[in-house]
Order: sequence, then structure tokens, then C-alpha cells
Amino acid sequence: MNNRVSIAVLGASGYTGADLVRLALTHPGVEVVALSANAKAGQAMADIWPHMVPYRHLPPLVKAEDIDFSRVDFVFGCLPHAASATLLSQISGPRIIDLSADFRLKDAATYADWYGGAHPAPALLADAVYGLTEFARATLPSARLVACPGCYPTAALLALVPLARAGAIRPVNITINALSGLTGAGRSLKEANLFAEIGEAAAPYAVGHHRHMPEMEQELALAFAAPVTLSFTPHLVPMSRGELETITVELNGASVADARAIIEDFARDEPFVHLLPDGVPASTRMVRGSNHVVLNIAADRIPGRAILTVAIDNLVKGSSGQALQNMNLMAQLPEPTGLDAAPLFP
Ligand SMILES: NC(=O)C1=CN([C@@H]2O[C@H](COP(=O)(O)OP(=O)(O)OC[C@H]3O[C@@H](n4cnc5c(N)ncnc54)[C@H](OP(=O)(O)O)[C@@H]3O)[C@@H](O)[C@H]2O)C=CC1
Ligand SMILES: CC(=O)N[C@@H](CCC(=O)OP(=O)(O)O)C(=O)O
Repeated sequence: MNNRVSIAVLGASGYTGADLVRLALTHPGVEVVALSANAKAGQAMADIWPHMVPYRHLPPLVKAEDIDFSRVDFVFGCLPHAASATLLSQISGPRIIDLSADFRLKDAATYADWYGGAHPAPALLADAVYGLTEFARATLPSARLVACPGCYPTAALLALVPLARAGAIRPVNITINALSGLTGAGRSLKEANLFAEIGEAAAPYAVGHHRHMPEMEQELALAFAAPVTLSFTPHLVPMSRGELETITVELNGASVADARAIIEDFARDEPFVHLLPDGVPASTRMVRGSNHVVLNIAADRIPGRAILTVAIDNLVKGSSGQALQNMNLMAQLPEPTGLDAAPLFP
């Protein structure tokens, strides 16, 4: 393909940055022109990632301040919260796709409450597009700054928004239980994330106070046209990548078959969203390494309620794959370009 877009990946020594580079390597419309790291600046991708050994030709990891952004079309921010907004707000010229949480919440005060400090660049919040691709196709082509959703909100909103918009579920008593692989926690060394600590175990974390709740509530309030307060409990499980959510909802007079038909309508023309056959619950093994989303709905034993299951790969549809899906629309490329790899199994 001629006229490939030039991309810089900030944070390429982290899990989402490296997965973005992995996907970009086989994307026919993209050229990786710059890669950044912090402590690992000065090293090569092939030195710090086992799967990058064949790609010694990639640009070296440098500090973000040393990148010449005048030759870059798209900057991907794969950096920790706060550091991301601080750095990205200093870049003018290229269009920006941020994978951190910094530009997802529209209200700077809510950000300060949940992220433990004042927003580093509140003036940019109003213009940031919330980039859950399936619901942002109208605004992505002209966006300058895109906030990719968190991995948990991505899965939850893909299951809930079509039902909420159709009035098939009620904006109360939404309970989301989620399981995540360990890459969701990033690559930095933490004692709690050692194999000996998380192997052969499953445990919830951030019980009652996970920072993805205000993000889900913000987007669901738009879909319901009513305020929403929900319950969300994430669990860490011993797998490297993948995310599964089990969501119970109250039906709003609709039957489970009605709700299923709404999801079917939504998924029919979606390249990456797949409604599973009746009775087959979603599993992480169906999507590993891919940008695909699988979901299903079943009746709860408690009358008037339904159970949704949804699975994604946290590093692909939950972050880097969705970021490239957004870039494709921003660059007027076909949406699935570079994202059509089948899931990896076994
Ligand atoms: N992991 C996931 O499943 C998902 C993550 N996200 C979000 O994406 C972002 C990246 O996550 P992830 O890849 O997991 O994180 P990692 O911890 O794996 O990587 C962080 C990256 O940022 C760099 N970095 C750290 N501090 C600074 C700093 N102060 N200035 C510049 N660069 C810095 C690191 O460089 P070095 O290695 O040199 O220290 C590294 O390249 C986060 O905001 C995360 O919340 C979003 C969706 C899913
Ligand atoms: C297992 C694990 O720790 N997961 C991360 C989610 C990563 C992600 O999507 O989130 P942000 O971009 O919002 O940080 C967490 O719960 O914080």
C-alpha cells in the first residue's frame, strides 16, 4: 500500500505498546517510525521482548522528548495515567490515540476523585472522542484526540449499550463480574504479580472501588439517557491475556429472546462482534490474540433477569487492537485493516 501512515508508539516497552507494535508489523497501511520507553530507553525492542527478536530493524527505544514528531501522523500513548496526559498535551501536529484513562472521563473533578490527583490537561477533555469504535464511527474520522476505553468498559459496553439504547434493560441493578489475565496489570515488577503469588489462585481486587466504574457509568448514562450506578468486581486469574465478564441485568419488560434479537441486530454487520449460538457462553479461548469479541445472553433463574457473558483479549480489543481499529477510521482506511488475524488456539 502506498502512502502508509507514520506512527510513533510511546511506551513500547510496556505490554500494550508492544502488542501495538506486533499488530503494526503486519498492518499494510502503517510504518512504525518511532518508539519510546522510560527506564528502558536506549535499548532495542529485540533485546527486551522475546517475540521481537526477528524485528531488529525496528526503531530503537528513545525518550519521548527525543522524538521528532514532525514526521509522525499518529501518536499512540501507551503510558501510565497522568504521565500520559502530561506528555501528550505537549505534542502538536500528529493526531493522538491514547490508551491510558486520562481522556476518557469528561469531568475533570470525577477524574481527580478516582485517579488520585488533578487532571494534567483538563482543557483537552472536551474535544477527546471516547473511542469505543463500534459506537464512535461518526466522530472518529475528524478526531484529533481519541481516548481508547479501558479493557473492562470495552467488554461491558459492547454487551450493554445496544440493550440500553433499545430500552430492553433497566438502568438499575447491573452487576458485572470480571476475570482478567495478568497483562492487564502492566509489565512493571510488582510482588503481588509474581507467578508464585498469582499461580493456582483467583482473587478479586479493588472491591467496591475500581476506577472503571465511573467510566462505564458515564457511557451507560448516555445510552440509557438516565443516570446509572452499577456494581463491578474484577478478579485476577492466572492467565497471561484475556478477559471475561459475566453481567446480570434486569429486563425492562422484554423477554430474553427479544434481548437476543437486539444483540443479533447489532452484531450482524460488526466485523469483530459475534453473538454465540444459544446456550454457548463466551470464553477467553475464543478470542485469544485477536480483536474479536464474543458474547451471549441467557435467562437468569430469577424471573425478569438475564445473564450476559462477553470475552475479549485485553491487549487487543481491550487496548492495542481497538486503538488500531480507531486509527483505521481516522485515516479513512477499511476498519479491519491489519486486524484480521484469527484467534490463537490452543
Ligand atoms: N494492560 C492492559 O490490558 C491495558 C492497559 N491500558 C492502559 O494502557 C497504558 C499502558 O499500559 P501497559 O502497557 O499495561 O503498561 P506497562 O506498565 O506494561 O508499560 C508502561 C510503559 O510506559 C513507560 N513509562 C512508564 N512511566 C513513564 C513516564 N513517567 N514517562 C514516560 N514513559 C513512561 C514504560 O517505560 P519503561 O518500560 O522504560 O519503564 C512502559 O513503556 C496504561 O495507562 C494502562 O492503564 C488500557 C487497556 C488495557
Ligand atoms: C488486571 C489489572 O490490573 N487490570 C487493570 C486494567 C487495565 C485497563 O484497562 O485499564 P486502564 O487503562 O484503565 O488502566 C486494572 O484493573 O487496573
